[in-house]
Amino acid sequence: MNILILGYGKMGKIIGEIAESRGHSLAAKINIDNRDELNDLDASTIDVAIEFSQPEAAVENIAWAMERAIPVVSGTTGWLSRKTEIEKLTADQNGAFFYASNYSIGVNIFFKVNEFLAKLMNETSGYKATLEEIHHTEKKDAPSGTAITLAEGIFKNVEQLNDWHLVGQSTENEQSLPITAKRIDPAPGTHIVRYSSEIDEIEITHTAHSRQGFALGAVLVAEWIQGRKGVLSMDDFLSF
Ligand SMILES: NC(=O)C1=CN([C@@H]2O[C@H](COP(=O)(O)OP(=O)(O)OC[C@H]3O[C@@H](n4cnc5c(N)ncnc54)[C@H](OP(=O)(O)O)[C@@H]3O)[C@@H](O)[C@H]2O)C=CC1
Ligand SMILES: O=C(O)C1=N[C@H](C(=O)O)C[C@H](O)C1
Repeated sequence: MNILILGYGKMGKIIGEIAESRGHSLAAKINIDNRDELNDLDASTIDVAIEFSQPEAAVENIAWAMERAIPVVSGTTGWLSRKTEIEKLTADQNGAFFYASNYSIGVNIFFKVNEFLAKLMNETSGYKATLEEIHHTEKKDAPSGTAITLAEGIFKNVEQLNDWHLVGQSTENEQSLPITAKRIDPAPGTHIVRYSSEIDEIEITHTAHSRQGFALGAVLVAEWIQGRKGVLSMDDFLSF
């Protein structure tokens, strides 16, 4: 495959290395300071765009590729309030758009465990649910996209909860799940779901040891999306 990398930062670089090690070529590696290179590209030679940039840039990047009939695999977090615009564009263009807040297979297993645990906790009284995420200090958004996906998995299953708030930034209420966001270098990404009672505590944790799992997942999805259409997610890609 010939891959366009949109956002050549910490993630883009590892994605490029993994893609090349799997025999793919890189059409271009686009950052904020070399976006002009997009004008020189022949879009018909590009099989897929992998987009890991920043919240303010994601929609523009995705739209650029979608308008040129290039399938898009996006991992940028913090822009999802505009996801419906991209879903509409995907439908209008009869294109392919894949989004995941986390491409690591381990985290996607963790999402399932989170939902199962939430179902059990919904049947049990006396526990208070909280979330914690820990990332490196360069991270621009809080809470992480992964923490928001975990929160949504809890809302689906715990009747009492339907919203989240960042601890320290808004007041608590019974329906709102508190999320603590910590920024500590060099943490690639740690997520903790905790249920506490006076008697005990139940805690599940996913800790990424590096960015390899996120990057490999994105390349595997880029291979998988070839020939597919529509708005796609990890539920389409994974068999569990
Ligand atoms: N879904 C997942 O599995 C994962 C998602 N992420 C998300 O991916 C995103 C990127 O993370 P990370 O690589 O760590 O961040 P970095 O800041 O290291 O990289 C982002 C890159 O995007 C570039 N960029 C900024 N604006 C534009 C633009 N308009 N067009 C093209 N490139 C642009 C930046 O360029 P410059 O440096 O010049 O500003 C930078 O090189 C974040 O939103 C993060 O939350 C991260 C890990 C896993
Ligand atoms: O910015 C990061 O680094 C990460 N971002 C994603 C998120 O916001 O969930 C995924 C991973 O946790 C790393």
